[in-house]
Amino acid sequence: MAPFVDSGFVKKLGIIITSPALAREVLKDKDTIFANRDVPAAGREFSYGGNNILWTPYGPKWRMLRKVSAELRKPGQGFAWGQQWSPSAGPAQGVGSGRDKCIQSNKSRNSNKGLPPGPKALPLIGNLHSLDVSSETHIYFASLSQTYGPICRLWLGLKVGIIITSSALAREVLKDKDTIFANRDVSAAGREFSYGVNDLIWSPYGPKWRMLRKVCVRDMLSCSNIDSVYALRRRELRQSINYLYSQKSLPVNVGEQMFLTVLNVMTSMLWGGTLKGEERASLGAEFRHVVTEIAELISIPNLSDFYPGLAWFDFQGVIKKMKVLLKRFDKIFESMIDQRQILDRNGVGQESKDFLQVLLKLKDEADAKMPLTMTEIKALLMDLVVGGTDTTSNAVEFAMAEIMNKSDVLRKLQQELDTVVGKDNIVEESHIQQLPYLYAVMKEAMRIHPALPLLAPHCPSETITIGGYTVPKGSRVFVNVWAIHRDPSIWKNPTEFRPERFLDNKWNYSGNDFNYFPFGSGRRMCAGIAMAERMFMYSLASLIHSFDWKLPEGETLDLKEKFCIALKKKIPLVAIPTPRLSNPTLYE
Ligand code: HEM
Repeated sequence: MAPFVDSGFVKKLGIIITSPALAREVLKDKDTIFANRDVPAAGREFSYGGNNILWTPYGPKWRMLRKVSAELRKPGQGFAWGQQWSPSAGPAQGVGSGRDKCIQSNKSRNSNKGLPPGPKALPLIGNLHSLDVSSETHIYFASLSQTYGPICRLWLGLKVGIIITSSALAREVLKDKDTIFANRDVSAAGREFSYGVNDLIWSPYGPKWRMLRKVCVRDMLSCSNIDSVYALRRRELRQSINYLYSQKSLPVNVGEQMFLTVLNVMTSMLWGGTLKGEERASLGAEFRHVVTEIAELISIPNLSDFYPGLAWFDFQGVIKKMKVLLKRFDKIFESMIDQRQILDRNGVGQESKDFLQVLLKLKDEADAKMPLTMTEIKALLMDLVVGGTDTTSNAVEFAMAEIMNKSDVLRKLQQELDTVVGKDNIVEESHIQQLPYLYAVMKEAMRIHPALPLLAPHCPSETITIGGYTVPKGSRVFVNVWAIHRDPSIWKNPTEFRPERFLDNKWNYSGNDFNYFPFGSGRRMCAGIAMAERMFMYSLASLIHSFDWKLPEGETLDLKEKFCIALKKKIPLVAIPTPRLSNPTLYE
């Protein structure tokens, strides 16, 4: 047979190679030219439109997919094809040459042995395809637990994801085996956010985390420190009430206003800075936008996290976008630190300490074994400004929406406030202790809409058994507190907003009760609880006491949630405030 045959198709030229010399020319010498596929219609269909390795044209996407496959073949990666996919369904071993050499699979390595049950995993991507960004992850995870039980697994590319959805197993993870699970699975976005894992939220459990936690909880956010800056909270909240009064009878974005208030409180506590007037509206809105984008980048499934060998490529551009956003904050932090250092050098502002001053002092005094560095100070500022604002303001927005949806709850709250505070007075933080119904409303709002529905991702430092199943070292553990808070075996009418269920003080969020733990539990529990509850109660009390609230004409209330690391309202709450106090001076 002639080595080179033109098969003479009418529309497409077919070339058949039948000699070792020409095979070498095609597959080696001119490999880059011949590394494309002629994709048949069936192949296009088979490959979800040319999206698998076999049919993707030679180029960046193919290179990415190829790298993914190479990762899968690394010893110890243990990707579970599971029962759903047998190695024999893939290309035959050892066949082929050049760039499209066959991918080997190893049955013994690729097994689900001992892992919790979970849905079908596809080759290469595992279950990543099911994390559809259009569905809400916490709700999807809850539906998985109904099929597979209180502990189930997902394959996130090469990473095992473990979902915990019962209070008994949450206790096992967050209490009984807390030291093992007190680590974080640090995402690429989290690494960027935390100045290279130099903050509190993302630091692994160990001496540095302990030092940062102490600085945060004891030196900055202790009850006495927070009480000592009440005047700042009051000033900012009164400014917000005054602004809402100026908008009376006009629709206002409640979440945005709460965000501005919490941001101002936080920044004035941190470095005395506060936004005013036009700057308050424009810069505040921009800040909210930046914080929201950062939270979204941390929340989206990122290929770099699930195929570590690919992290460098940053295919989704998460790190690139994150860098741009973080630069904005970094500039502010640097400028605040510079200004504070100049003031300190000149001996100005010694009498009223802000938290930045506390941090800089700690840095100067820190013991040599575990010094507090400037990078760690900036990373802590990032935790507080970004982590503390969105969570608190979203929580208040949800509470407002639920209250507006239940006129009897609004009425009872206003009655309580009118009795304790009076209509000729303004709410002070000291009133909060005497408002049990308000306290119940806050708890119920955080039950139905916990700010971090899956907590922050935990990660075991060693392979361990939970609920009779293997949880491998390094897996990403999601504790679905949202689903536990709606478990009908624990809560009567779980989807109903009914603050009365909290009136007998049966439930608290100290982290000891695994039926109700909106702030988490154990070592990695929220570091800002004291601050969060004061801000939440004080803001909500002031909003409800100062105004009646109604929706703009023709609008209906929507309580749907949008998944993000901090849960938010899918549709922002826009409502009209009508002043209800006796005297306009009470709004100054
Ligand atoms: C309604 C408001 C808030 C809620 C519901 C909330 C809830 C949580 C939750 C569930 C966690 C993760 C626990 C875990 O992974 O097991 C967390 C962590 C954290 N929170 Fe909050 N939080 C709120 C407000 C705040 C505020 C105002 C601050 C600071 C001023 C703050 C600072 C932190 C920090 C630093 C961590 C990380 C702690 C660590 O990893 O050691 N939070 N929070």
